Amino acid sequence: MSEKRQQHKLLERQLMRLYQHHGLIGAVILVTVCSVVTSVAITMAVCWPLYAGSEGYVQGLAIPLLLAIVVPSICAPAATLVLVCLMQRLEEAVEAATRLATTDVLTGVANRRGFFQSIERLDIDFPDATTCLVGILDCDRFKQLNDSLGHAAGDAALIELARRLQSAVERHGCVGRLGGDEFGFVVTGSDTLVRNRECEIEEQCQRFTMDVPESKHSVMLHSSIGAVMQNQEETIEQALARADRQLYATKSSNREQSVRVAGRVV
Ligand SMILES: Nc1nc2c(ncn2[C@@H]2O[C@H](COP(=O)(O)OP(=O)(O)OP(=O)(O)O)[C@@H](O)[C@H]2O)c(=O)[nH]1
Repeated sequence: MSEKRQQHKLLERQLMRLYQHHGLIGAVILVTVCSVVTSVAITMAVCWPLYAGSEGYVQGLAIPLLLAIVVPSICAPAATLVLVCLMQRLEEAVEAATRLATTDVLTGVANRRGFFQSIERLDIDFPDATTCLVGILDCDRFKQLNDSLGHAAGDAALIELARRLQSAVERHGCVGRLGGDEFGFVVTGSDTLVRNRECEIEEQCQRFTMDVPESKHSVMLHSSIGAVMQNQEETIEQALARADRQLYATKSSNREQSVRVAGRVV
């Protein structure tokens, strides 16, 4: 994100906070005034006929009227504040639930749902982008890694792959785990930026060695990537389908490659 964009976001957030703060004060005043007026009106409607015409009706009305002003003046702001706090809690809970529903638990990147939601927001999040790279990345012979070194090693490999992909894409698009050992990514921005990120993704993710946790093994992982530049006349989903076809073409040619564990083919 450019510095200017970051400044805009910061300003936007500060304005929102200011608005929320003033909105809260406004709401408290409005609710209090409305409560007092309603309460006085009801008291007058009920008490006036009781005391009207009788001697000392002014003194008779004084206490109910005082209560009609004091009670809502204390209760209305308190009730409004409690209600606002509850609404904020609810908002936070909804946010947390949304985050859970759109995040992949293992790798921490977006899950399939989160990835497609981010794709829908790309035009809003990156209004100045001119180029869009859409891709799918799939680990080669991942089942073999699971079978030979165990599921925990497979999990560690997926976490590392997701971390590398996310760090290569940075904030210039979105990354998501589509399922199993398959990840989707979109990079958007200027032509040069997208080309640079594409090289970075290949460099970081196509082939890398990692230590297997709680084992003396290090493992070399290979991934196949299908990536295409989105055409003007196609949607991102259509570009993804094209990337998927390219991935399987690449995969076939990568079949020769093997996962190597400490120099030994597994
Ligand atoms: N460790 C681990 N394995 C997973 C997870 N999700 C899916 N898998 C495994 O990933 C493997 C994917 O297998 P395949 O789709 O055949 O992929 P592959 O072995 O890489 O085969 P190619 O893509 O053809 O090279 C399966 O064995 C799944 O059990 C997970 O969260 N953790």
